[in-house]
Amino acid sequence: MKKKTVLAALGGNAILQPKQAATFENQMKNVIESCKFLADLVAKGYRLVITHGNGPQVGNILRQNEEAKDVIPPMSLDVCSAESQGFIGYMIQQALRNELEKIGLEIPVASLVTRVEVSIDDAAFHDPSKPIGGFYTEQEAAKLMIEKNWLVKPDANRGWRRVVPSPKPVRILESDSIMKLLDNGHIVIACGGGGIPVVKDKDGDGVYRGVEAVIDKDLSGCKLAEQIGADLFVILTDVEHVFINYGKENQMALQSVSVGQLAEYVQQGQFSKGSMGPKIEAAISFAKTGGKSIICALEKAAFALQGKSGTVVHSGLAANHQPDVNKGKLIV
Ligand SMILES: Nc1ncnc2c1ncn2[C@@H]1O[C@H](COP(=O)(O)OP(=O)(O)O)[C@@H](O)[C@H]1O
Ligand SMILES: NC(=O)OP(=O)(O)O
Repeated sequence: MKKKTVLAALGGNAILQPKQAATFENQMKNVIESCKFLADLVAKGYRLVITHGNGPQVGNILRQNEEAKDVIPPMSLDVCSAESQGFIGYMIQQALRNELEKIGLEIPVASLVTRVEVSIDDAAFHDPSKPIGGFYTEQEAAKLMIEKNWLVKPDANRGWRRVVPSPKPVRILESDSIMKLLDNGHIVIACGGGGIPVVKDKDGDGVYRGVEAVIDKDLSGCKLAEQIGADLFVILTDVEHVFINYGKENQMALQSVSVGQLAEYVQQGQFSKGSMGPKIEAAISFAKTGGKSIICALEKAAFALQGKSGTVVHSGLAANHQPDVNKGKLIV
């Protein structure tokens, strides 16, 4: 039987938690923990493509460039994104390979620098919304806005953060190479940090050029899942389920939900814009192409694939669709 392909999107907490110092050691420690769960998926027989966030890292790399500008020419944000793909890809590659070897699996793991086409006409270029770098208090934020000319906004009640434009992904440019690596038995880390945003020059000679933005990794992950024909898109985060009335007394975990139902919850404003919102948007978009997604806690990933945890988002089109949850039956 052909192995099923899982596209796993690693949330920010899997690499660096908001209150941790952004040292290499802290990040590597978190990645090693995360890779135990990813290795488990591979041991269960899935073909695996991994994507990951880069918000804290790309913000820090950009700031390093800006602070050192009098000594070394600073790099633009697209170059910083490429650097963050190499940095985080290296950590995952190292940790996952070590975990796999521990359980006797000799599977190559490759990170691919990935470009993602966006539209230069995307309204997001005029309304920066993607938080990057560290967290600040309101007072610190006000100072940074004046001293460094940053745009700083509140980030989902977790503090204030610098924001940059976040256009929608249109096309993953390296998807053929990703497929070839997968077909040759590799685990592939791709589209890290949502991918390096590039646009095709309409007026010039039609070549691609990088643009200063950071794409949402869940939205790019969904596009990648579509382009490589993944059987399942798994969004790994720090909550076990998607909830309605989240954080309130009457909160309720969703176990299996159709796109139609989810769209109603979106209308009701159930999902915060900067956190659960993009995950829901990505899951809806993948379901509209016939794909199935799971949003679940990283440490419950293997359970979620057995229908014992997480929230399954499905198209709702199959007449006999049964919620697969809590039956121990494989989701794909
Ligand atoms: N309706 C909801 N159900 C579950 N979590 C929600 C909901 N609305 C907002 N959240 C928040 O979304 C967070 C996950 O998003 P985020 O922190 O951006 O994830 P990651 O960094 O893992 O990609 C959860 O920790 C939770 O606080
Ligand atoms: N690029 C991106 O979505 O990163 P975070 O998940 O870290 O915000």
